[in-house]
Amino acid sequence: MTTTPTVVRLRDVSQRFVIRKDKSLKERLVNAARSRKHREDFWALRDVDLDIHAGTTVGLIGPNGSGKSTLLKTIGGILQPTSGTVERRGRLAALLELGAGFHPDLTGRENVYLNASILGLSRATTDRYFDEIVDFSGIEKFIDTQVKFYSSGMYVRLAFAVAVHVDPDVLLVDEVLAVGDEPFQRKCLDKIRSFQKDGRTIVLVTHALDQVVDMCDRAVVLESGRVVVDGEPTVATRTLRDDFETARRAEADSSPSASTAPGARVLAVRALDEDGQEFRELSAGQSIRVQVDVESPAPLDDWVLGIGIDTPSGMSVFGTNTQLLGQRMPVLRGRQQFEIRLDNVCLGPGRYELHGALAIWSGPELHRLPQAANFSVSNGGVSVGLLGSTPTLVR
Ligand SMILES: Nc1ncnc2c1ncn2[C@@H]1O[C@H](COP(=O)(O)OP(=O)(O)OP(=O)(O)O)[C@@H](O)[C@H]1O
Repeated sequence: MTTTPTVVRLRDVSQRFVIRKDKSLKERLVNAARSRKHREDFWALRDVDLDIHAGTTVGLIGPNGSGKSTLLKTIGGILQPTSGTVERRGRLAALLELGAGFHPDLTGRENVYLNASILGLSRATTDRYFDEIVDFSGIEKFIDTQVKFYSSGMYVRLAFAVAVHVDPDVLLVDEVLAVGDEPFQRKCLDKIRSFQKDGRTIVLVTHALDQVVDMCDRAVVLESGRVVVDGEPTVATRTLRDDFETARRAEADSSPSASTAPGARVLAVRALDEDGQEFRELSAGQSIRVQVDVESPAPLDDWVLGIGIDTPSGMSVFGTNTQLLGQRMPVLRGRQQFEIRLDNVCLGPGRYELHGALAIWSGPELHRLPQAANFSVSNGGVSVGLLGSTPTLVR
């Protein structure tokens, strides 16, 4: 349990938007006298309770349109909730979607001053930080250009530079960082890490799930405006990946190719050692015999068998399939067993999971069995990371 004070507290927060839709031509003809638009309520957030503790880094994740940016804006006070309460403490700086925060007709310089004053900085303090802000942004050549002529990357560079230089207690970052080039993204991540060391609070919206596992203390998964998981980043990203997988499978099931192979599926995956025994602990350089049971009620031609190794958060570490191996599989009828041998497996210490999959040659995946088997790798604590190796200090 975190015992640090709460800097943001949301209770029962819902956010409704009114969407105006153009009526169809038919509707317009039938109801000619009425307006051409009709209104529809849309709930972008529903009954959200959230406590964010000082000094923590929280990732907001979820599918497109699930309400992440809306939640971030509600936390930041840019949006007032339709119902519920939001309390915040301390100075809050937000880097939101492109276009928010800067005035297009003002120059970069004018926007820096305007933004800093909105965030509560005096002119004298901004004067003191100004060179550092411009230096961090790397766009000094354009600082006296109106921001409407900025590229998205230039815009984000300046916005991020302002946000991190106003000494915020809480930093809110929407996924806009992704539009910066790689060196700038790295610079931002370094800055975020130094903020974490300073004990500041960060709320991050992102689609980079591995980054969430890497950087966040906690992750909140939103789906259709509701919080579905709030907890350990590995658990949250796993849940989200599983939900993506379920959605993908439902889509594949309704695709025309699925009807050519109804019920084709992976039944089981086993990790065997060289003697054909199932194992739980892998030693460096060992081979793995991955045994897969598959089934197709109707004869299935031109199919591909795939296997993979993943981390518990669902990150893919290794994957192969019979198409990559250039091997055509025999027609699959009923239940059959296949084996793919992986030689010289060198994984870093940790837990790993195996999945099996069945696909159409150059076509969609028909079925995947995730987390079908698991094993762990230990190396006496001499290294960390996904790659397995035996390090030695030579001189
Ligand atoms: N001002 C608005 N008026 C009407 N609908 C809105 C408004 N802002 C957001 N929405 C709708 O609310 C839903 C949630 O949007 P939001 O931007 O919060 O999603 P998101 O999870 O950040 O998505 P993405 O991953 O695509 O950025 C979407 O369906 C969006 O169309």
